Amino acid sequence: MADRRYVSHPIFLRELVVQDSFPLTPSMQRVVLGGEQLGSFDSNGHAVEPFRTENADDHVKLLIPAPGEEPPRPVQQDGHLDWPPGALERSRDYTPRRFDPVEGRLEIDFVRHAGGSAAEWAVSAKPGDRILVAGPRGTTVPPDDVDWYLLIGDETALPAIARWIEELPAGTPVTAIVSVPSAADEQHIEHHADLDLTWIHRDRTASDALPAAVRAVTWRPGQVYAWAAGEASMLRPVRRWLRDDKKIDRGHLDISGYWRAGQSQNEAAIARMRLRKRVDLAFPYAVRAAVSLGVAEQVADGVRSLDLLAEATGTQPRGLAKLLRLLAHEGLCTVSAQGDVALTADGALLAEEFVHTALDRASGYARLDDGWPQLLHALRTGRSGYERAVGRTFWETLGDDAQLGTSFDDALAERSRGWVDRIVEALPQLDGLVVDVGGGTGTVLDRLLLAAPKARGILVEMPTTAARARDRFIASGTIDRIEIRAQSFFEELPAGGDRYLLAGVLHDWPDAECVSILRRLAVAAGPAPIHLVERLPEAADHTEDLAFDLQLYTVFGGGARSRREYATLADRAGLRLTDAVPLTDELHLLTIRR
Ligand SMILES: C[S@@+](CC[C@H](N)C(=O)[O-])C[C@H]1O[C@@H](n2cnc3c(N)ncnc32)[C@H](O)[C@@H]1O
Repeated sequence: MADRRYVSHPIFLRELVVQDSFPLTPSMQRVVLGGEQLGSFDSNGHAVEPFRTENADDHVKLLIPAPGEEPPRPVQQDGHLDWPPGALERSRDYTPRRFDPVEGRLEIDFVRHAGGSAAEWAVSAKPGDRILVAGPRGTTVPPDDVDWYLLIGDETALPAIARWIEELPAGTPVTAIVSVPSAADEQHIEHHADLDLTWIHRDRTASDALPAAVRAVTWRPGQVYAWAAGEASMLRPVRRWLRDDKKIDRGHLDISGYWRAGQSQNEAAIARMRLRKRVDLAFPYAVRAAVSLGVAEQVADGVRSLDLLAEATGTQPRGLAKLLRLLAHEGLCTVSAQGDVALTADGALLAEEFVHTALDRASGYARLDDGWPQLLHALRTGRSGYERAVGRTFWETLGDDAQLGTSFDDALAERSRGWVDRIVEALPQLDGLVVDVGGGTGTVLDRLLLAAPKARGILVEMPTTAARARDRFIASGTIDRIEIRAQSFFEELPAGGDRYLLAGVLHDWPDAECVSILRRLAVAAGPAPIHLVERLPEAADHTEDLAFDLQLYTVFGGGARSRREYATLADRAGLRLTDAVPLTDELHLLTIRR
């Protein structure tokens, strides 16, 4: 075995009893725990095994009681715990410093720093106080080809380092570097190892003394196992040195940031949890699946039991049950003990039209999400991540599937309806010929022509969308003044227009394609103005704006561009950006000319 490995254990919850609490050094408080639950017992109908801890960097979770208030209590299940809301936030990880199963004695050392809820609890703990302890849920077993150990850390890592040194077989070569606040915080460690221990006293050394000491270590012969823990930013140069300079492979290197300067343990724990929750993909995918399957509609129609719901949605009951448990946990539905499903008010949203447009696999608009798995490709190349992920362009996807195409065109027409009147106001006394390039199903051109009875229009669009536009023009009576060119805007464009319009087109393309479209326009338009309708990035952009912008970049290599970026694109096409005026809160009308 030439790699460290993690071995999981069933996780058990015990209520332990404080036997003693005393300061070990100025920076460390030792709490001694005992009680019957260090042994085996029964909990919620499950057999709890005796406490065990096998390796020095094991940890347990302590549920820290606040004064006068017990933390929410996890419920023992078969080998795992159900954590009620708020319980994880109250838990802190600690190393079992020493465990004596015969004496029934578990020692835990707490760094005594001000403001830490665990430290405050430890310092004021009295014999007879009780605390809930979960785990260890597993243990990291070092590889068995190790010739010597290099252990590095600050006082938060000291319990593990001291335990390690104490427990290693006689004569094992160990080099340890421990940073503590001052000389008084050094600890006596009983051991039989071949130990080279350096203490760093932070009150008397430079802030980079620990990484400097690590770089100065006399390298011992043979295979090293390096373990480091403590403040995260202090460990960064240590990690770089051990990994990149000393070339220690992953299997022999274990580095964990236990805490972060400027952030309390509590804040750090909450920040970690928040990040984990934000990046987790399960819930976003689960909601999309539920919307695509029409789960909310079925439940609203009275299909309540799991089996009937599985039948109605064409799914496997076992999988559907898992999906519903997660949705229930996140507050979108409830599942009764009998397995009957009901929607919450939030869950009822899943049946609404706008949710289907955004999330249903049957909606073209929702397919924009298929670009995300190749965000990295888009970032590295500036090209479409969607094309890389799906194997064809987004527009090809829509062109090949009438349902996706129609739903996308409809969603877009809906969006354009929000600003189409602004463009009529921005381009008054319109007559002559308007050429709308990439004009979708004609929402904008139709509205312009209805407002300007003498104007005529040409719509340039891909064939399937162009056909849908024709229906609109027929219905509104503008068809006689409109010519539809079912063609790509990468081909020669109709010349002789009095104005050219590209609404929300350039944000769908990388720079090179934008320039190529603009060059064709320059030829066709001659002296006529070319109007772009686009969103410029703003300092006040909301999360949704920023997320959608990144999505457009991922899917198309496009996205919002600044006024300056549009000026550069125009320049590259031999044109000039002459004007940029706000059209709505979100959109600008930019004018480009020869
Ligand atoms: C974001 S939509 C904008 C539609 C319309 N201008 C609006 O604002 O509602 C972009 C349009 O470009 C069209 N499109 C994509 N590739 C095209 C191409 N090569 N030639 C012509 N149109 C294209 C799409 O079909 C789509 O309707």
